[in-house]
Amino acid sequence: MSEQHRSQNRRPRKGKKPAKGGAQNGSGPPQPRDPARRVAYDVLRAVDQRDAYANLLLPALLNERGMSGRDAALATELTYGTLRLQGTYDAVLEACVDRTLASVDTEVLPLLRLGAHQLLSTKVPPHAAVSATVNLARKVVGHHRSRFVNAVLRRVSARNLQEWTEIVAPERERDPSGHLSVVHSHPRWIVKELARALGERSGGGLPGTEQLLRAHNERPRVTLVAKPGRSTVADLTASGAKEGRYSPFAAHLDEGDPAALREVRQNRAAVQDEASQLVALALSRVDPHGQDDRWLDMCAGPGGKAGLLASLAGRRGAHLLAAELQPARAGLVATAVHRAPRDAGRVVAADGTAPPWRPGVFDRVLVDAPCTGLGALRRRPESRWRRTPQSAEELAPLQHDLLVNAVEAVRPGGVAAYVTCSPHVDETDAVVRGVLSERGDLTLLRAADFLDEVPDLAAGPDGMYAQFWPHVHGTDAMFLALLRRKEQ
Ligand SMILES: C[S@@+](CC[C@H](N)C(=O)[O-])C[C@H]1O[C@@H](n2cnc3c(N)ncnc32)[C@H](O)[C@@H]1O
Repeated sequence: MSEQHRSQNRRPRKGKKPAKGGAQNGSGPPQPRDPARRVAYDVLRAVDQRDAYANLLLPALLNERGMSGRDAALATELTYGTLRLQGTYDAVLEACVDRTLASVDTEVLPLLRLGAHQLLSTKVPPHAAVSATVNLARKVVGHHRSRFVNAVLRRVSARNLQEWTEIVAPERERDPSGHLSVVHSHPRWIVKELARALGERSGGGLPGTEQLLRAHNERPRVTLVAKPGRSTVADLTASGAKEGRYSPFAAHLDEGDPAALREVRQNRAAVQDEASQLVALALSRVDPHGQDDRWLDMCAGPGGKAGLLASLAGRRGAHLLAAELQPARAGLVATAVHRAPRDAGRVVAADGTAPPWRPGVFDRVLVDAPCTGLGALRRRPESRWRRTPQSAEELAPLQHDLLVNAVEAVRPGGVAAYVTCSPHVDETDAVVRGVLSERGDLTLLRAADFLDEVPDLAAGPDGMYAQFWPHVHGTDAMFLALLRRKEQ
């Protein structure tokens, strides 16, 4: 990182003066002189102003502007680094502007955050961080406002990150959630919900919660799934990946573009978090007490789990029906299940709460419900600022209805898996408990028993659920409950 930054800030060698207004490489439109910071700024602004997704927009802009190698790596670090610690930087900036941060122009705020990130979390020399950001400001918001950026960043540069957080964060003893919220850049309500999901109370200082928040701010490795019957982990490791931690199908890439791997390009492997693989695997491991032909994935888009389930089903001679509400996403599912062994996957665009299939006919059903995504904050750093304390409450009725329809779809003796990529108790235990309390025909299975290879998974009342954690397992915080429909 430091080398990358330094090279960015190195003066051009004598005789290699860049063209005025941007470096030219002979053809094509002029490039900005500092393309990495410009891309980072454009993404941060779009995330803020039009709710863009950084993980979609950043690669698109890098591609559009023909950026790769060092510039692309720097742009990526600046974008994600700024988004991850945005809450901390905002608290610092609040102390450095002579008005409220909310009243700062929306074009200017991303520049302040980008500058704060370079000053407080990278090895870019402070004068270079300020001058590069002010140069960018001059281009994108004009001379007048660039002077404001200069003044604020000079104040920020007077202290390091630790010195700032000691000033701007509430004391930990007095207000543990408030302290962790500022130091680790999460909205306070999310800190509280994560602490609740971990079973921690403020009085204990929230040590586990702090580890989790820290893990959310680390760059996650790219995890791949070798689709069973189509490729193996050995194929992926031969292409430079490292074997996964728990899943028999997982491999990690420390860096680089997954699409560079032949197996990924050929759809024989895909990007998929290890916990996602393992919850699908757990469902496939339950004894369905009888026939094992018909599997259903009720919320399949974009198709990560469906891709794996179709392969697992195909190898056993079973079939998977993958349903997804949104037709465009159903198209992605079709790609994910394409060429599963024995052509085991079928896709339908359908509403799981008003299903077109007959009830009681499936041996295994997965419902990977729409949720707040609080378990995937490592990979979607901006989403923590988008969700509200009401988000989980708003999703609860849909989650309930989907789970009811999932268990209705299962035949007696068969099994349903309820999965969320969120550990929020209102989306996990509360939903499962609600459905169990309404019906007498379900037995909750001990989910962690089906994933013996993963330590410290059992969670919830009597340890009946499985809960993955980024700081414990290095995965997303995925939740799994397994419910068997009772035989008469
Ligand atoms: C958490 S995502 C599923 C992720 C997917 N299982 C995977 O591994 O790639 C939830 C999906 O449910 C879909 N969905 C939302 N409401 C639905 C409904 N009523 N019926 C079916 N699918 C629905 C969403 O469009 C979204 O694609």
